[in-house]
Amino acid sequence: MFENLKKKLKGFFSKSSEQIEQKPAPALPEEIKPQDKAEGFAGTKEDSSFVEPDPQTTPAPALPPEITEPDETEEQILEDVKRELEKQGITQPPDMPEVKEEKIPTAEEKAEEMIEGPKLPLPEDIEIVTVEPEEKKPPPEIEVIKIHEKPKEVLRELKAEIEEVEEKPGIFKLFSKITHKELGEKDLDPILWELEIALLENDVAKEVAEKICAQVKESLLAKKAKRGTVEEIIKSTLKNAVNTILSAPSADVLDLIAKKKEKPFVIIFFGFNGTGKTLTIGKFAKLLLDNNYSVVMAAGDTFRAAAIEQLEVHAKKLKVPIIKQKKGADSAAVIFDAIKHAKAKGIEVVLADTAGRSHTNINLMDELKKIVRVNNPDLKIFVGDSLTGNDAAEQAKLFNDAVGIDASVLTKIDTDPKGGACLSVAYTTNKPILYLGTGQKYEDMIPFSAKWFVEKVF
Ligand SMILES: Nc1nc2c(ncn2[C@@H]2O[C@H](COP(=O)(O)OP(=O)(O)OP(=O)(O)O)[C@@H](O)[C@H]2O)c(=O)[nH]1
Repeated sequence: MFENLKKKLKGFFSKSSEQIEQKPAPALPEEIKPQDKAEGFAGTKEDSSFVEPDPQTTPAPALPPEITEPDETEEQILEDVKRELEKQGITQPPDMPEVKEEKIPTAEEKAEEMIEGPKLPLPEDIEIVTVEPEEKKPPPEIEVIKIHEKPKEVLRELKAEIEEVEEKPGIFKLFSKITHKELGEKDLDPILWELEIALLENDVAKEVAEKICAQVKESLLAKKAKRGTVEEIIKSTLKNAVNTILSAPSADVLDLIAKKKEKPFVIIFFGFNGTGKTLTIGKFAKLLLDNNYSVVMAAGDTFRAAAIEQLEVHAKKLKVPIIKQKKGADSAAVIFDAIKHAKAKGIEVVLADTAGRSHTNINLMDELKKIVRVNNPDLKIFVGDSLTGNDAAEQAKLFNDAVGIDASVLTKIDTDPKGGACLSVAYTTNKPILYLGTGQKYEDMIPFSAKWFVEKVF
C-alpha cells in the first residue's frame, strides 16, 4: 500500500548518504585508456581479432549511460509523501503515534492542585449529586439541676457519671467529685447523701449508714474543711466512725478461755441454717486444739438429723469427742450432757451447735433461750453469712434480742467483695466481731480487725 512512499523515502535516504560521504568515483585501471574502453567493446590488442580503429573514421564509442537521481529537495520529498498519503485518504502516517498536545497547567491550576490534590478523572457513569447543606438547628436547651434540691435518682445518676470517669475502688471514688468544691453546710447534704448511698450499696445497714454520715458531717463542720482537704477529712472521719463501731468491746477467745479457772469454758453458736455454723465449730475446734486445749462437741441442732451427722463428720476428722442424741431430742439437754461429760473428763472447752431453722420462728427463739438459761454459756457467738449483707444484720439483731449474743463470726468473707455486713452486724449488736471465715478448710478463719475491714471496704 505504501510501496511508492517507501521507494521515495529509500531514494531520499540513499541520495542523502551519497551526498554526505562524497565518495570519489573509483579510478580506472591505467592500461585502460579512454579509447581502450571503446576497444574493450571490440577486443584487446592481444586479441587476434583486434583491429586498431581509425580515429578519423571510427566514431568515439558511447560511454555507459550515467545514472542520475532526481535532484529532489527534502521539502519536495515530504511534499510528495504528503500528496501520496492524501491520495490514499490518509492524513496521518499510520505507524507514527498520535501526538497529543500536552496541556500546560496555569499557575492558578497548579496552586489549586496543591491545595485540593490532583483531579482524578471521574468514571462516566458517576452521577454527581449536589447536597444541599442541612439547616442548622439551635442547640438543645440544657436543664440546670440544683443537686441539693433534687431527689435520690439525680444523685444516683451523678454518681454513675463519676464512676464512669473514676476508677477509684470502694466508697472513696465519690470524693473525687467533691475535692474541688468549697465546703460549706450547703454542699454537705448532697455529699453525705451520696456517701450514705455508697454505704448502702456496700451492704451497710441503713441505720449504720445514717449514723456514720452523721458522724462525718459533725466532723467536717467542726473542722471547716478547705478546698482540697475535703477528701482526706472525710476519709479519716469515716475511718474513725467505722473503727468506733467495729472496735466495740473487744474480745480474744483464747484469752477468755485462759482466764476462766473453772473449766469447761462453754461456747454456744447461734445462727440461721446454712450460714456456716457447723463448719465454724470445726474451725474453732481446730484453733483450740492448735492452742493445746481439749475440746468436746455438742450436737445441739436436734431439729435436723443431717445437722447431727454433719457435726459428727467434723468431730471425727478432728478426733474430738461428740455428745449427740436422736433427732428431735431436747437441745438444751444435749448441751447439758456435753458440759457434764467435759467436767467428768477434764475437757477444757465445750463447743455447742444449735438449730437455726428460721430466725423468725418464735419456737426456735424460745428453744434457744432455754438452752442459754439451762447451760449458762461463757460465750454466745452469732454466726452470720457476710454474703447476705443487710440480712446478716437483721438476723444478728434477732438472735441478740433473744439470747443476748457476746460476739459474732462472719463467714464466707472470701466470696464477699463488699464487706458491709461486718459493719452492720457490729453496729446492730454493738458486740465485737471475733473472726472471719475465709474459706472451707479448718484453717480458713482469721481474727477480725477494724483496720483490715477499713482497708478492704475503703
Ligand atoms: N467459702 C466459704 N464457705 C463457707 C465458709 N463457712 C462455711 N462455708 C460453707 O457454707 C456451707 C454451709 O456451711 P455449714 O457449716 O453446713 O452451715 P450451717 O450453718 O451449719 O448450716 P446447716 O448445717 O444447714 O445448719 C458449707 O458448704 C460450708 O462449706 C467460709 O468461710 N467460706
